[in-house]
Amino acid sequence: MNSWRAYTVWGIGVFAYLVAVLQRTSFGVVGLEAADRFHAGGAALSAFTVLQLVVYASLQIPVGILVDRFGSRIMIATGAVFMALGQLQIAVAESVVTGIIGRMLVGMGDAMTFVSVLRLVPLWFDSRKSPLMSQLTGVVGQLGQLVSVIPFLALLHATGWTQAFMSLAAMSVLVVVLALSVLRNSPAGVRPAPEGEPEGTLTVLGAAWRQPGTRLGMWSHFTVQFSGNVFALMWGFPFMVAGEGYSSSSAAGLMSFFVAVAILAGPPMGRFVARYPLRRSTLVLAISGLTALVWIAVLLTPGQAPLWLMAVLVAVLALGGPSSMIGFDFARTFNPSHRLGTATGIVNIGGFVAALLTMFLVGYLLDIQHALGLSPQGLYSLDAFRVALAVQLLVLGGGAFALMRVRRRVRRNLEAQGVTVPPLREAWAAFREQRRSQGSPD
Ligand SMILES: N[C@@H](Cc1c[nH]cn1)C(=O)NCC(=O)O
Repeated sequence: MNSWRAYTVWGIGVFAYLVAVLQRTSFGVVGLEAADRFHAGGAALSAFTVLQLVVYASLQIPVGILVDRFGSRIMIATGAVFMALGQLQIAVAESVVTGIIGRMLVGMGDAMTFVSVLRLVPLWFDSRKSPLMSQLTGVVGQLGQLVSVIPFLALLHATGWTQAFMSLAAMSVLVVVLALSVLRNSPAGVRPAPEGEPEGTLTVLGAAWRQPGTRLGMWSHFTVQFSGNVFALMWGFPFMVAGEGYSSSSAAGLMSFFVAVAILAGPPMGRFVARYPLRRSTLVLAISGLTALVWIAVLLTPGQAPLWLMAVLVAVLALGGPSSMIGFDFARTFNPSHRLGTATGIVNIGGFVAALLTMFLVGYLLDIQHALGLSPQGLYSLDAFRVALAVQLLVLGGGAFALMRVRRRVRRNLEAQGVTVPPLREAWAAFREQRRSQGSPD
């Protein structure tokens, strides 16, 4: 545990995840070139992203079950093979259908990566180190998005579409080689599964789902992550540029700020979770509440929202990524390691289903206002966006309600095991008292 070997294995896992995020986000940054190559309009282009995410989300539970059965090594390598095939397909595709098939292969491989990498953490690191290592996994992985925005885009402009996508395929081939040659599922002598007959698939799935801690993780992930995903993957750019009237370069600057905040917020969040495990859901609810408040402020601001307010919105949305890692921490602490892949898959569905649902609802509300003549200034007018994006408040409210319901169940179970979660006011008073006594000279 915590050895140099653990860091090597984790490093390769994290590299595999970074490459998966690079593959996932590579298409989003080449929108104009893709529109040209595939002769596609906005709806066809969004189908590339939506179908890729649908494949990703729908594979989470099967992948979780497979990871528990076959281990991380083989799943990471298989995921990388699918992503390499997908990017090769994109490299040569010239029609919307063949391009979408490529993106679906990428979504398939991507779906296999994160759950498998996260499963390595508790097997190679002890429970005090695990929250921080999980957060760092998320943080380092997000750098893949920066690789798409900067070097990948530069490569595409320098060498053209086919070469650039073939280079991405080569990155995944490198992951296959590293995973098969160096990565190991667990340290020698550590078995993730208990002795005896292995549990059947349905038993594992049923047990992971019945554990209220898994569902608490799923609703945490659902509530806190989707708004940032909707913004970064689909509606952020059109809202800022066509709705709010920002220039493309200001919008790109705000998007880079989004990635920077998501990366910087990870480690402190990991330390908070390690230190105050009984306050994990409170942090999720606080960030979700803040998200709702900032959206309300932006959507109610008459005319263009000032840059400082947009920056606050982007910063709060960016917190959604690292704080959604708390969902995986619930899966880790409430499930035995031989069910962790399945539980992680269940949790990971939450945020992506919420994001897909909201992406669709926002698009639908924009369309319907336009069709009914309610947005005379255009499909993407600011007033139309105000109504459409407000739907997020319903999704946030629904998620927070479900989270609080299942949290009551989790707390009852903890109580039965002798662990009482004190009310926040009492915990805060105890914390201040402790700080005071640490500060006093005696
Ligand atoms: N919460 C994200 C990852 C993350 C961490 N920090 C910022 N984002 C997540 O759910 N990831 C799943 C995946 O496949 O990327």
